[in-house]
Parts: sequence; C-alpha cells; structure tokens
Amino acid sequence: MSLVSINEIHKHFGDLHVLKGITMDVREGDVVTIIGRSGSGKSTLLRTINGLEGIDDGAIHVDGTELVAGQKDLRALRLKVGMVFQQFNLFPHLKAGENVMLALKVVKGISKAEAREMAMAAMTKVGLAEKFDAYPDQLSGGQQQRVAIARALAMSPKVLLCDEVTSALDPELVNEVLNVVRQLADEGMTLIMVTHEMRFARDVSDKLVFMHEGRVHESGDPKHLFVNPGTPELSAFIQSVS
Ligand SMILES: Nc1ncnc2c1ncn2[C@@H]1O[C@H](COP(=O)(O)OP(=O)(O)OP(=O)(O)O)[C@@H](O)[C@H]1O
Repeated sequence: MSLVSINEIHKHFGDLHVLKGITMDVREGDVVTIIGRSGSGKSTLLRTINGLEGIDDGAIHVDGTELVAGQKDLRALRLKVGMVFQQFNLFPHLKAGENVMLALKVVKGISKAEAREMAMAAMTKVGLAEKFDAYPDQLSGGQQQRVAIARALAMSPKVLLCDEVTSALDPELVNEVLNVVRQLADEGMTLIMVTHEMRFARDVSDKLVFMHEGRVHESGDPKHLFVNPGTPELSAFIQSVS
C-alpha cells in the first residue's frame, strides 16, 4: 500500500494554475526526488503533502487517511509528515537540543525528561550529540540544518519532506547535510525531496519526478532517466544543470 498517495491534485494561486493534475504514489521506504525548473510547482507540491497548502481539487492520502484542509485531525496527520526547509528556522534563544525538544513537549505533550532523551537520540543520529547545548549561532549552517533534520526526526514521522535543504548552504557544507539524508535513506526512511543536487537525485533516490509547468512531465528510475530522458524538456533541464 502507498504511504503517500496523491491523486489528480490541482492548486491555484489566484489565476495562476500551479499544480495541474498531479498524481504520485510513494511507498514505505521509497526515496523520491522532485526536480524541475524554478516555478514548476515543486515546493507547492511538497507543501500540499503536509497540509501547509490546501488543494483545490483531487485527493491526498497519507498512511491511508485523507488529508482535508481544515479538518480537526489535520494536526494528527501532520505528525506523520515531517518537513525540513531551505531555511533552518531554529529559535536563536534556545539551545540546539532545546529546539529539538520543543515540539515534543508542546505538540506531543511529552515530559521534559523524556523529550530530552528523544532529542538526544535524534541529535546523535545526525552526528551532533556533542552540540546539544550549543546555541544556533555557535553552529555552522550545515550543523544548523542537521539540527533542523533532528527536530523533524524526533517526532518520528512516517515520511520526511525535504525542500531544497542544501540551497541556503555554502558549497562546502552541502555534503555533510546530504550525507545525513543519505544515511536516513539507507536506514529505510521514506523521503520526498525537492532538490537541485542532481548527483544526489541520481545516486540516492529510487524514483525521480520531473516537474514541468505544474505537471509531472516524466517520472521513473533516476539512473535510467538521467541517461535516457524521454522528453526534450527533461533533456534540456539536465543539460542546463550539468
Ligand atoms: N503563496 C503564493 N502565492 C502566489 N503565488 C505563489 C505562491 N507560492 C508559489 N507561488 C507561485 O507558484 C509557482 C510555483 O511555485 P513553487 O515555489 O512551487 O515552484 P518551485 O518549482 O518550487 O520553484 P523554485 O525551484 O524556484 O523554488 C510560481 O510561479 C510561484 O511564483
């Protein structure tokens, strides 16, 4: 069964038709990368999957439950869907570990002691246990992004959405974040990533989705598609980024 099932969804911003009938299935353990030109709708698609953006038509199911805007258990459903953004959005006045603990306490109502233990486990997973008590401004951008990943992981999501998580980083810090994501993929985490890192898309993902003008223009095995793009648009896109 699909963990995330997206069926013919449409999204408009005013007159702008941004998602034009997207259908996509993600099974447990899949690593899906979404690529495409700026403005093709990648981020919007990702944001619909945890209800950050509502949809105008179609349906999204996560773990068998339909995601409907405004429904009262949207919050419960969102707990199943973790998200990491381009900007790390850590609270500067809280230590790294406290940033990770926050949602565990506030959203899940977990006791401070238990939240601390869970946050430490998540910080350990991203290789930052020793930075638990550091403040965000004492960390590099790559480390801050790893804290943001730990914050999402600590909530034990069923699927992790990553929206251009390396785009705000200096080039030399990109790999340390990608390595963490790669490790999660190796451990069987279900991941849906919007990325401009084509090598990562090719080497790590099970499925490549190429978006073009609000549609899934091509999708399939990344290793195959990068060598044999089936459409002139994907071919041109690959050339433009390589
Ligand atoms: N909140 C919004 N209000 C109005 N228009 C929006 C909004 N969010 C996105 N758009 C528009 O929707 C289109 C798709 O945007 P989206 O961010 O999904 O594209 P993208 O493929 O992720 O691009 P990028 O790679 O530049 O992030 C763009 O034309 C964008 O300007």
